[in-house]
Amino acid sequence: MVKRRVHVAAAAIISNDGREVLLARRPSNVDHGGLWEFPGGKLAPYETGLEGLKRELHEELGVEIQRAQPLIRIHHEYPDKHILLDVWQVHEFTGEPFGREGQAVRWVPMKELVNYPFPAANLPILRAVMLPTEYLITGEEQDEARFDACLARALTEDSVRLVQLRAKGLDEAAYLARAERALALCREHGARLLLNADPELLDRVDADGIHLTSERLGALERRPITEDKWLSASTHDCQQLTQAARIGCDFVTLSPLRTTPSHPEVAPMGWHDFQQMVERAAMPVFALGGMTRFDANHARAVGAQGIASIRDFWK
Ligand SMILES: Nc1nc2c([nH]c(=O)n2[C@@H]2O[C@H](COP(=O)(O)OP(=O)(O)OP(=O)(O)O)[C@@H](O)[C@H]2O)c(=O)[nH]1
Ligand SMILES: [Mg+2]
Repeated sequence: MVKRRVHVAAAAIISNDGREVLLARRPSNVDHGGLWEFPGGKLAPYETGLEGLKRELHEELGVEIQRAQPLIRIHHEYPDKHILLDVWQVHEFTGEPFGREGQAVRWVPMKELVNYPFPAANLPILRAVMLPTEYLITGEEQDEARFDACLARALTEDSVRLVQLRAKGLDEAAYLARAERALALCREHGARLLLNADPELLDRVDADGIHLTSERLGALERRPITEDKWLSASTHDCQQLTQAARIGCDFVTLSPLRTTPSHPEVAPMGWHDFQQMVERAAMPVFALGGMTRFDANHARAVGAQGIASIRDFWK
């Protein structure tokens, strides 16, 4: 049997305070009936993703989209069809959403999303909805007071909400001490902290997750930490992206997009190759390598979650 290919546009409509997302429940008599979903539906043959999304949200919820941005694209294989889920983050809309087709519609707090039953293709969407567009990687810093000042500045002035503690120069004791202080600072600002370290360190510091170097990623057979923590990894090619998916990473960085002073010897992949790899990644991808916040919109436009950077945030 030749499987149908179905292109679906769906919306992550996030409340103004960023705390809730709008879900709809699929009627019990259709495909994946009774499960929750991001509102949307199949594109007509003549429609672009955004055109289809506008039509579907009008039909299903009675709202008009004013401003939307790509969030993530997922290719998923169901037993009877290939599906491309083209998910948009809706920033502005008019009208009061309600279930025009009789379906239940509900604003759901981000923290409760994990308790809702979704179709199998949706896991990467949940991750993308919960992640910010910027991922700060801490700079190599000798002085602890300066480290604290740089991190505090990025959390307050740049409103960074996702931090990777990278400190290759520190021994374990010094790393743990820095991690405790970084965690306290991150908690104060509602930011998440991932340790770029041996996954076992999570038993000693109650951080939000682990970031794997590509070397650690390559050595793992399975996910090294529980599902309630975040797992990210550094990747540089398709093979590493596949490995990240295999062990159940929640998201990755993909680099180097541009040449950087820190890795002058590595050839940059550029936007075109980056986009091709992101399209197949099936999880949120942060562009890394010479990126600044001014690249975030472009990164989104080619399918990435956003940008990761040391230099743009570490001042
Ligand atoms: N809208 C939406 N569809 C999803 C999600 N996840 C997911 O696997 N799908 C699948 O994508 C397809 C979307 O089709 P749909 O039933 O919404 O299409 P539609 O609104 O055009 O309905 P219609 O074909 O009955 O007119 C379904 O097979 C559905 O199960 C999701 O989060 N939102
Ligand atoms: Mg629909």
